[in-house]
Amino acid sequence: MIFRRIEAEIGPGVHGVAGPNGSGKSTLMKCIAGLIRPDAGKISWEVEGSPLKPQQLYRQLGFSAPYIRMYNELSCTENIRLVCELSGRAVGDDEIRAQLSVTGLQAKTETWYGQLSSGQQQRVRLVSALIKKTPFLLLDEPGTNLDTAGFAYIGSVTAKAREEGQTLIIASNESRELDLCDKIIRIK
Ligand SMILES: Nc1ncnc2c1ncn2[C@@H]1O[C@H](COP(=O)(O)OP(=O)(O)OP(=O)(O)O)[C@@H](O)[C@H]1O
Repeated sequence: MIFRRIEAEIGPGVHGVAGPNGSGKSTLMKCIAGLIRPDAGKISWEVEGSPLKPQQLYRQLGFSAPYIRMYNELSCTENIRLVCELSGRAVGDDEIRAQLSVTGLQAKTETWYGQLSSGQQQRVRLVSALIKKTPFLLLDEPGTNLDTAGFAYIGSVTAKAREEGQTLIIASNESRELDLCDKIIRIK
């Protein structure tokens, strides 16, 4: 058993999940995203007062984490298009290129994902989670491998989430990421 006595109601705003290495931040994020089913307990989601079934969740959720894999031999645009199609949200290539440009990847939109640097790959993963404009957004260690300019993008994501009433959860043990959050859940 990794967790005991977790009880939380998380609404719109920017929330942090903090804790040392191995404390279970990523595991909790995967449980919240429905990628791991807890042995006991319940996680439920609501949009505008209506409960979501697990199969409906994927259309309402953006998820980014350093361990999410993308196809090395597809371009950035193709990878993001695929993620959008799989989650049932059609997004045009022009919009995908525009969002990649916001992160500074305007010259890399047609480059194979496998030919990008680790920080550039992290930017693509973030765009793939954000482009669907979902009410729920889970970002596991969003600042991984990002330089100052890349990290400023995370700041703009949190500001936008607050403005638009998104529910954003950031898991991290880095103060620069946790400082962006309004409330923090600490795992001991
Ligand atoms: N697939 C798995 N099977 C079994 N145990 C796992 C699995 N994934 C993680 N664990 C264990 O669960 C615990 C929590 O891991 P988790 O990755 O959630 O921690 P974390 O807080 O995100 O760590 P970090 O800060 O290093 O990213 C660790 O002890 C880890 O070894």
